[in-house]
Parts: sequence; structure tokens; C-alpha cells
Amino acid sequence: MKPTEQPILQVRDLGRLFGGIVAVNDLSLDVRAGSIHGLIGPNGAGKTTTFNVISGFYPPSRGKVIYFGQDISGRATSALAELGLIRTFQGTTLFHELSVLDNVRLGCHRSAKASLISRVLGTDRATEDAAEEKARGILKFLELDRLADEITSNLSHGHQRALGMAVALAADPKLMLLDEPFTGMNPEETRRMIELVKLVREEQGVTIMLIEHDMQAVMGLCDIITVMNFGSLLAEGTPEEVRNNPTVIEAYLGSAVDAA
Ligand SMILES: Nc1ncnc2c1ncn2[C@@H]1O[C@H](COP(=O)(O)OP(=O)(O)OP(=O)(O)O)[C@@H](O)[C@H]1O
Repeated sequence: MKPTEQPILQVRDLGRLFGGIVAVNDLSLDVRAGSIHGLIGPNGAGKTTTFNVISGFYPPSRGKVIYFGQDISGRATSALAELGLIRTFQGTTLFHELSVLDNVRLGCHRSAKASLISRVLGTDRATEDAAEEKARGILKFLELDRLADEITSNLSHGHQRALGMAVALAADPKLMLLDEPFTGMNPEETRRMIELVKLVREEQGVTIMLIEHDMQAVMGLCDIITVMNFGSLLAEGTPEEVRNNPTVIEAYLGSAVDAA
């Protein structure tokens, strides 16, 4: 799948204050369906807050978030997950004592009301069988199938992050927000994760928005990049445009642009 002109997400005049701190100020941006859209900027620029407002962790102080043409501002994370807007975190939110397969199986039950125990034990056989089949399919897709029975805490950092992606996929995302997906990875793990992100977009048709400080990865992966500074939009464009934008170089990229 390639990016379309159609926006899946529209952020309009977004503002978020914490007491006297203006974390996000008058931010507007469009994320096109099928795109990989980067959100970059210096520490404290407001990227995580923007993700938190889009994904329903905080209500906006001002402005709107529109998803598939619908105003979703201030809706709960769980309601947004039902609509396919799924956020992943910097730190993994996996059940480390469970197997790889069980983590993904639990992800398949996001809308089920059953308790954790009954989900793991599988009180409803037909639902459990369907969940297991789906989970195994996702693991195969991400080439994690040979690790299905491994206890999650035994996985390498790279595999744990890939598993986080598998759990997110189990929730049938349409828009996935990835928070620093390459943090703490070695170059080989980063290369592999870049391939996975591309695969999820190409073959599952999932639109991806990501925050990332690894400029080489961002430049190689994203179709469009939004640059924030002091809570506001500083620039937006293709990696080429952003990389050559003097304002961006001065405010953020500096020597990092040479490394990318
Ligand atoms: N819950 C909060 N309470 C108070 N201030 C906050 C809160 N969350 C964020 N801020 C402030 O808002 C500003 C933007 O922070 P944010 O974490 O969104 O930036 P960021 O671009 O994600 O930074 P980084 O790259 O370091 O993760 C910062 O000044 C931060 O201290």
C-alpha cells in the first residue's frame, strides 16, 4: 500500500497545557492514509504529548483530533482502540512471564470482557481457537513463529520490540502510533525493525505515525516528517525537504543531518 491523498488523521489547532507549561501549541497536521509519518524534534518539543492527546491519554486543552472524518478529541484510549487507533510505548507493555504466543493471544482479545485468567485458560473454546490461529498467523507474518513457546522475558530486546508490534497488530490497527520503536536497538535490530514497519504498512495496509530520534531510520523510513519545536510545528515535508530545511538544521538536526 502506498500513501493516498486521503487523510486518516487530522490534527487541528491542537493545544495542551500542563499548569503554566504549554506542551503543545496550535499544532495542525494531516496524516495520509497508507503513509509512514514521522514526528521529530528536540527533547521537550511536545511529541509525546501530541501522541498522548491523539491516542486519548490526555484530552486536548484546545483544538481537535479528527480520525476518519470523525471528531475523536478526548475519547478514551479503549474506545479509540476499538476504532483501530493503537498506540505502542517506549517501554514494552508485555507480560514477561507468559509465552510469546500467549501475549499475542491476549492482544486478540482486546474487546473481550473475560478476566485475564479466563482468557489465558481459555473458557470459550471456539473463541480461543480463533484467537490462537490469528496469533500464530501474526507471529508467522513477523517471523516470530519459531519463538511462539518461548517465555517472553527470555527474548532479546529486538525480539521483545517485535513482539510489541505483534501484540499491536492483534488489535487490528488502522493507524498505529509507534513511540521510539528503535530505542535501545543495535544496528541489526534497527534494520530488522525498519523492515517490519515497512511490512506492516505494505501488507497489512496500516498507516504508521512514529516518534523517533534515530535520524537515519526516520529519513530512510518516512514518507512525510513533521518537525516540532517548543510545542509548535516548525516544518513539514519529505525527508529530503526536512533534511535540507535551514530552520530545521538550525533548531534540531545540526550535525545529525550529516550522519543521516
Ligand atoms: N504530565 C505532564 N505534566 C507536566 N508537564 C508535562 C507533562 N507531560 C509533558 N510535560 C511537559 O511538556 C513539554 C513537552 O514534553 P513532551 O514529553 O511532550 O516532549 P517530547 O518532544 O516528547 O520530548 P522527548 O523527546 O524528550 O520525549 C515538556 O516541557 C514537558 O516537561
